[in-house]
Amino acid sequence: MATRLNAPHALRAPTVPPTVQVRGLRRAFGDTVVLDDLDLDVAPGELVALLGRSGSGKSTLLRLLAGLDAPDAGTAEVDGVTSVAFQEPRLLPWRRVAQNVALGLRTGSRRERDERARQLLGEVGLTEKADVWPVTLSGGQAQRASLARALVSEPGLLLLDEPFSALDALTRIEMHDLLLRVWARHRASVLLVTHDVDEALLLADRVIVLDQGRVAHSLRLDLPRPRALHDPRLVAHRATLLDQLGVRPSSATLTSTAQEAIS
Ligand SMILES: Nc1ncnc2c1ncn2[C@@H]1O[C@H](COP(=O)(O)OP(=O)(O)OP(=O)(O)O)[C@@H](O)[C@H]1O
Repeated sequence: MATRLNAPHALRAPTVPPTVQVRGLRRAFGDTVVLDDLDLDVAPGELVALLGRSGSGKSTLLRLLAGLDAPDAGTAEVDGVTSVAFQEPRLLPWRRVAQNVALGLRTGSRRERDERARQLLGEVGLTEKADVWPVTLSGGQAQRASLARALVSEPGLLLLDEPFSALDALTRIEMHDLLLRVWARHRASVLLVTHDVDEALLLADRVIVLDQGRVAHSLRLDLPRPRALHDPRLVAHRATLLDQLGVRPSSATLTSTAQEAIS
């Protein structure tokens, strides 16, 4: 039977301060205002998907939260350790897989770090690959290793920038399942940037649509996991999100249930 994964934050008191608190955030590059007076909270243990058209500022927001860039105005406060994983796994080719994962750790002896790295590789199903070179991994395996490296430091916040978009459809389904399992286990807050509306619907507690540097729409999904895309509630939410993104799908691209939900 499939495991039911529910949001860990649902168990916590509502008074717990947010893991991410963004207020009045502004970032411009020359005349291009990318983020404009943006406000955003992510609760402890919440999995938030960030959708938006290309160029809407998703990666810029992630970079600011990761401390890789500085805002022009406003604040982006993050409580606890932050880890980032990108679309491309960014493993160092001259280090073996376990050594790459251990790079996510700053404390402990070499042996302790190696043990912890192998433990995480076990969690993501890569025990057998600990001592190989990254170049020998498949795309999905490399992304698993990247996830292990992001998790090894037990971050309070995991920032994922389109981590599955380069993977084939079947591997992506496996990675969704893996992400939900490690998220439930580690209880980190997750901010997942994605172009894929269905990915957001399957995974997130909340979906945020970014448009012209602001939150254009925020959709809470109080639905148990695993979720099925043909669930009428998700079909209806899908239509809302596509509408918010300014996508007007032709009838050929919609399932019959989706058409029913929209009509
Ligand atoms: N360092 C930079 N210098 C100049 N312009 C930048 C810089 N970084 C981002 N931009 C611009 O900011 C805008 C938003 O970029 P960003 O990468 O945040 O968008 P995005 O929503 O992540 O896009 P995509 O979905 O295509 O990845 C774009 O117009 C981009 O050209």
